[in-house]
Order: sequence, then structure tokens, then C-alpha cells
Amino acid sequence: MSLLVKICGLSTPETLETALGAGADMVGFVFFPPSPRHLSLELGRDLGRQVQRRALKVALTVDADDATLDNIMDALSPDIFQLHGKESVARLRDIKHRFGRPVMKAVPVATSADLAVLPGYAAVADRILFDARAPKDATRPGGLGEPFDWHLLENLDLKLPYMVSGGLHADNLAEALRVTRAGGVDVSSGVESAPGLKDPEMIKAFIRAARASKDASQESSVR
Ligand SMILES: O=C(O)c1ccccc1N[C@@H]1O[C@H](COP(=O)(O)O)[C@@H](O)[C@H]1O
Repeated sequence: MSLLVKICGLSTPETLETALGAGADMVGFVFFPPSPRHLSLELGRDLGRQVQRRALKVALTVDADDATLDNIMDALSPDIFQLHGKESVARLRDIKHRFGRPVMKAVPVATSADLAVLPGYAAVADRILFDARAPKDATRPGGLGEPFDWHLLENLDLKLPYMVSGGLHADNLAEALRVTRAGGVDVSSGVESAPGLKDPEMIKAFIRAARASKDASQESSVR
């Protein structure tokens, strides 16, 4: 299985083009007003059109209601919903049923106790995204550039694809993959020069490093 690389929080045609040109598998669009990466529906529509099936479009939402998701569906027509709030298992089921799209549930991790939710979500979600648990006073539940202790996933036995995120960048993603054995990586802050400002060179370096880390792990497994 090839490694999935998701570049999240894209908000300009130029940086989206960079991510697509460099071979991102998933491009993430944030619909959460407190985020510095929040998109209007109009911009989401334009950026969504630009993708032209070169990558999967991911709509990131946080405890969004049906009306908000209807609008995002109409504007972006995402391939996947990334649910990054406190959505319940029942809510995931409703969203899947209403929109007919796969859902990726973000699970915040700070201690091993945070993994207790997995059996519930695994019964409904299509993919799990492990992210660092945000501090209680944070203005958003993710996109803070902070990693979690990847060793908490070392003995994970999850019969569902999963990705890892939280404070990843070109220089630490290989180690995150080695420890977690995740099938994908997701980044936002680690390819930015300031919150919400994507840096084309950092995007390219991240994707290059992700591809190289996969090559390296395949080489070591045949030795
Ligand atoms: O990017 C945001 O602003 C954001 C807002 C609300 C929830 C999640 C958000 N981003 C996601 O958080 C993780 C980690 O990001 P980072 O690389 O540490 O900045 C990633 O999955 C983003 O998609």
C-alpha cells in the first residue's frame, strides 16, 4: 500500500497547485471560522474546481450541523469529510448516510486512555486520523503544530486505515511513520511560514520526505 500524503489547510490557488503538482494524495480545506485556514464557501468552490480529480478533496469540519455540511457539499463536493470535533458515533453514521461520503474521524491523543474510543468509531468511520489533543484553552482542536507521543500507537491493533498528524514536518515524519506504522501523514503547520501561510518549498519538501521515507522502509523490509 502506498503512503497517503495529505496537505491540509490550503487556501490559495498557488499553494494548492504546488501540493497537487508535488503529488499530494489528499488536499484538505478547512471550514471552521476560528481557524486561520478557514475558507469561505466561494473560495472552497473555486479551489475545489481547481483540483480536477488530481487528488482527493477533504472537507475539514468541527462539530458542523447539517446546514453547514449541506453548503460545503454543494460548494466543494468533497471526496471525504474529516470530522475534527467531538462528533459521536451516531453523528458519524448520520453524516455518512446523509451525504454518501466516507468519513475520517480525528481522534485526539494525549494518553493511552484516549484510544478507548476506537472500537466505537472503527465500527462506522472509514479512516481514523490520530492528532495531538489540543490544550483546553486552544481556539481550535487541531492545526496547532504540536505532536503527541507516537509511542502510544506502537501496539495499536486497528482494522481500519489510519493516518497520523500533529506537528509533523519534513524532518520528523519518517520517525512518526516508523513508530506508528500509519498508512498516511497529514500536515498543516509544518508546511507554513506562519499560521495559515503555506510555503511552497515546505510543501514540496514534506511530500519529498514522505515519499523517501516509504522507499526507505520498503528497502529495509526486503533486507
Ligand atoms: O488546520 C486547522 O486550522 C484546524 C482547525 C481545526 C481542526 C483541525 C485543524 N487542522 C488539522 O489538525 C491536524 C494537525 O495539524 P498541524 O500539522 O499540527 O498543524 C491536521 O490533521 C490538520 O488537518
